[in-house]
Amino acid sequence: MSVLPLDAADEVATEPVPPARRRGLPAFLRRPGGIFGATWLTFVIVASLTAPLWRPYEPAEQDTANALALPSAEHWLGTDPLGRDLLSRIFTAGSLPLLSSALMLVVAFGIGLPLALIAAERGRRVEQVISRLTEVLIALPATILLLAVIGVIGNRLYPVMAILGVMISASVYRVLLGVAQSVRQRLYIDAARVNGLGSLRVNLVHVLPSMATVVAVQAAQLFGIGLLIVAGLAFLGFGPGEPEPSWGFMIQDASGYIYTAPWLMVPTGLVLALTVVAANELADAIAGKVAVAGRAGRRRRRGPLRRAVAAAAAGTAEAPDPAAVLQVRDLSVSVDDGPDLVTGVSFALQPGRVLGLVGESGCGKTMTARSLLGLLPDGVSVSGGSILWRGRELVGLSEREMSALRGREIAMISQEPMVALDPMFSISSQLTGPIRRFRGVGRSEARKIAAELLRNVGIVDAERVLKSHPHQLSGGMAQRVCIALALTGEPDLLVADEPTTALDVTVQAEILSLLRALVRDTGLSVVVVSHDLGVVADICDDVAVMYAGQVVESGTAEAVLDAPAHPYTMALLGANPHVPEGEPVPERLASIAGTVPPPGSWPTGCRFASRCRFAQERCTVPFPELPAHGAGSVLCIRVDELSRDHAVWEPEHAGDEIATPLAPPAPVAGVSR
Ligand SMILES: Nc1ncnc2c1ncn2[C@@H]1O[C@H](COP(=O)(O)OP(=O)(O)OP(=O)(O)O)[C@@H](O)[C@H]1O
Repeated sequence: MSVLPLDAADEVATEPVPPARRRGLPAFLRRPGGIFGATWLTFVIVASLTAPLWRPYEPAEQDTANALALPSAEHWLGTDPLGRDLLSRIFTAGSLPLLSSALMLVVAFGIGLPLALIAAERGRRVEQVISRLTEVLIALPATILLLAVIGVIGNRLYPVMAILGVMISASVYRVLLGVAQSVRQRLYIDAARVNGLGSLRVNLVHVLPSMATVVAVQAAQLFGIGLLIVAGLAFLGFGPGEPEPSWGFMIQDASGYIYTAPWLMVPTGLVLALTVVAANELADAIAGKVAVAGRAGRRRRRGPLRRAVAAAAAGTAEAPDPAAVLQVRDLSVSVDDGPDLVTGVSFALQPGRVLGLVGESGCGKTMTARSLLGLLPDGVSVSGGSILWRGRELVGLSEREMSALRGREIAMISQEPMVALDPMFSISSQLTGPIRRFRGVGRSEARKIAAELLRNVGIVDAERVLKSHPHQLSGGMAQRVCIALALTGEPDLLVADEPTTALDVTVQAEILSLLRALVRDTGLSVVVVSHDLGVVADICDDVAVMYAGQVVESGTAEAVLDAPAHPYTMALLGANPHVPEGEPVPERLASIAGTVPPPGSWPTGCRFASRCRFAQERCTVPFPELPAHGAGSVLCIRVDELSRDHAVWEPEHAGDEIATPLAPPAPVAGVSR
């Protein structure tokens, strides 16, 4: 396998390590609110739980001669109407609200978090059932229910707070469901599934850590609310009975002396207020950390840069072939209970060849590619047709059977390498995990293989990269790591979804050469999704051009790009701003008026007719299956005429309607868009 040198643009990024990754204190503990929140909460928790060990007086010990005293050396925070020491009573009372609020959190997250993970993973139907159940909980009047529970079980705050936890779990579920769903859409979750991780481990290793911050923010806020509820209940008389101290009762007691001994309200009120504020400050500091990390992430992302080379390479026929390693026949992908996203897609891939799926955005390339891996989004599924992988039908396989294939036989690289790698883990751990799983080797052997794989994808300082985290890599380097990751299971088919779109132009060329070298040296077969004809011309042997969920033209890259037969392919090539080296630069580029019709509003007949300069009335009615055109297939009823007349999709001229070698097209009637 060849080793490609690194370009300067592809070095390990030298940008400063984001605060979240610096060694030492977590980022939220470097914010004033975070420092205050964490310090006060730690103090009040430790002081309350250890109060029996250090309190100067017993909480019930009375000194009536010293009632309602102000702070003094004897009683640091003063005394209550019975001369009891406020300091001892406040911190003795602290353990009940703190522990019962903690219990409420454990119950709320113990129920809400697993439910959110299950709903996010299992798809729409399960999610709808769970969501409806939680809506019932949310609809219950919590205060009335709590008072009813107290009426039944008495002033037992721990069970009462546990029941409150059950009710709050519904709100916890709703917040965490959104987070879990968005985390599950990240590419590194797909990558983990492709790398053979089971559902539990995907959740534990990748989804949960990514939700940790939101969980922490929510927990800190709910903790403050829990404290207020416990204090409120005690204020109303639903707390521990006298002489046991409680914050709520002490505040209620103090309110009777607000004019005669106002100080009595201050210590308890202040401790309660500071504890609630501290919990909220801590939540804000953690949330602030998330916002900063999000902004940093957006800054690091690179905008898509286009590059085009020109046509063409040698190739073979695309038509279904028993020798094909992958045969897709009449594939349809649909939204469950909704429109088709892809219909009647057929193509074949020979071993050791590269097939490009090309077309404008929204044509169904990604849905087609993802169906090869069984990685369609929730609510979208294969609704018809066949995907034969080495003679084995993939359509209809269970998730378990597909996950046994993913990574080992079919792997994937995606367009956003930075998003495809889990930011929480080093490159070493992201590579050695799948290597150990796929190849059954030990830790040190896996590390050697990981370094070897990195070298194979052109990374010369493999040891340094292994120790890095994703944010320390440049885009090109991250994409090389993703390719190495895809190779951990020694797959035979690589599905590459826009592998160079997020990279800058020099790095795009390097990644394309790397893919070409891998195909040449390993015999890997590749399906590349791209809207960039340059990429397709650069590395593909075969091409399938997609429009509005269909393959409109397929064949060898040479045939399709050099002599396009479908008007849409002609238009794509005419609109391509790049010309092959040595060829004249056109004065004007062609354009394609309008946009791709969305799924659900595809016209009858030819789906491209409403945008096609060559469309006629007969293009807008359903037409029979078309015979093969040359070595490939072309979904155009006029293909023979256009080919005979050497039709070209030419640039418009100012003032002209449309310049074509054919007569102006007949009006396209009845085409709904
Ligand atoms: N989860 C989804 N639910 C419903 N429709 C979807 C979903 N994902 C994609 N689609 C729709 O399916 C169609 C095909 O999408 P797809 O992503 O395959 O297009 P594409 O050709 O790969 O475009 P792009 O290059 O922008 O990714 C689009 O109209 C898109 O809006």
